[in-house]
Amino acid sequence: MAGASYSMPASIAFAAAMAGELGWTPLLNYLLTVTALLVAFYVVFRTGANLRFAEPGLTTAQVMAPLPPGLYLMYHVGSHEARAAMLLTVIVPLFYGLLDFGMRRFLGVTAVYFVAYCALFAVLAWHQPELLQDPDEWIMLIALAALMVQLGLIGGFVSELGDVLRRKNRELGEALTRIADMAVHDELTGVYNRHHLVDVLRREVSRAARGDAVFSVCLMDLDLFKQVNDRHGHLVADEVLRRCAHHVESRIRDIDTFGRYGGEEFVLVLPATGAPAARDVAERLRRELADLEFANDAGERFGITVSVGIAVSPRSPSATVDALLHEADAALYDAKNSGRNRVCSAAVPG
Ligand SMILES: Nc1nc2c(ncn2[C@@H]2O[C@H](COP(=O)(O)OP(=O)(O)OP(=O)(O)O)[C@@H](O)[C@H]2O)c(=O)[nH]1
Repeated sequence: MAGASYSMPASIAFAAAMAGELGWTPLLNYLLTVTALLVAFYVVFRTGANLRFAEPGLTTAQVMAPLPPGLYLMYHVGSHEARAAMLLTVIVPLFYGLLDFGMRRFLGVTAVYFVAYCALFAVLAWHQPELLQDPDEWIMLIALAALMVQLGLIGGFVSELGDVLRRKNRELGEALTRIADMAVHDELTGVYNRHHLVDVLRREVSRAARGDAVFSVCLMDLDLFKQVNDRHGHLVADEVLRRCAHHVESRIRDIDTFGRYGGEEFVLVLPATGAPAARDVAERLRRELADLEFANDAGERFGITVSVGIAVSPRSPSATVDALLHEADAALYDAKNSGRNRVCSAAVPG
């Protein structure tokens, strides 16, 4: 932005110097000043010092910085035609503020530009009182005032539009995050959903197929959950599901994945875990869940138990998620059939 803000006044100033309208010394001073400003902005951005400011893009500074050197050029230029041409280029940086500034700041910066030019005109008129008699000077001042008002209104409108766009963009970003979150989480319990579990299982199956590591799957099913619903009501049963899910989620490693597979059935994926360790984990969780205490609306206390079926991934390229879950399900079936509240493992693959 900064480079573009200086190149136009610089080229007009150069043309004015060639035409004898501007001395070479003011031109040189201008070029040195804007070079110093450009280097300063470059260093600030390059070193990341801009991040310490409330406005890291430094738009206000970048819009304001070309004004003093521009006024300096206009002060030294000979004819008011050349000054008018420079004035047009000096106000160009204002456009860079259109999208970044809010309405108030844009109007404020526009006002500063206008007041600065009025000050320049006053100084010029002090040294050359005949300027006050020159209708062209007044026309230029009035034209600038009208231009600034127009620019202020357009700028304010665009700024507001920018605000709306930024807000909509933020809302869209938040909505996307929510949707992405909903896509992988179970609505009732907040733990991962079946869709995500299957994704994780697919990843683990292909990793195990490459021979990287074995992993285990625990299929956990709340025992006699129909009775919980029938005796204590759907809402209390929902709360049981939530608490059990949160308990397990809080008691596993970061690398493990736990989620609700459906109904009262949960899946725990244990990467880099063989059958004995998976069994230990499942046993511990089974005991802890059996120790949880729940209460219905009448204050009656009750507990629940879970049955768990464990399957360990085979190191085989032909292994599939379905086959693994089928094994875990068969082990869970054994656990249910042998009295519930227990952990059963599928036969360990060779
Ligand atoms: N409150 C509530 N109940 C659910 C939900 N999902 C499934 N259930 C209930 O869970 C019960 C599962 O019952 P069954 O499949 O017969 O199994 P069970 O009673 O747990 O018996 P076993 O699995 O053999 O120990 C059914 O009554 C379902 O209505 C849910 O999101 N909320």
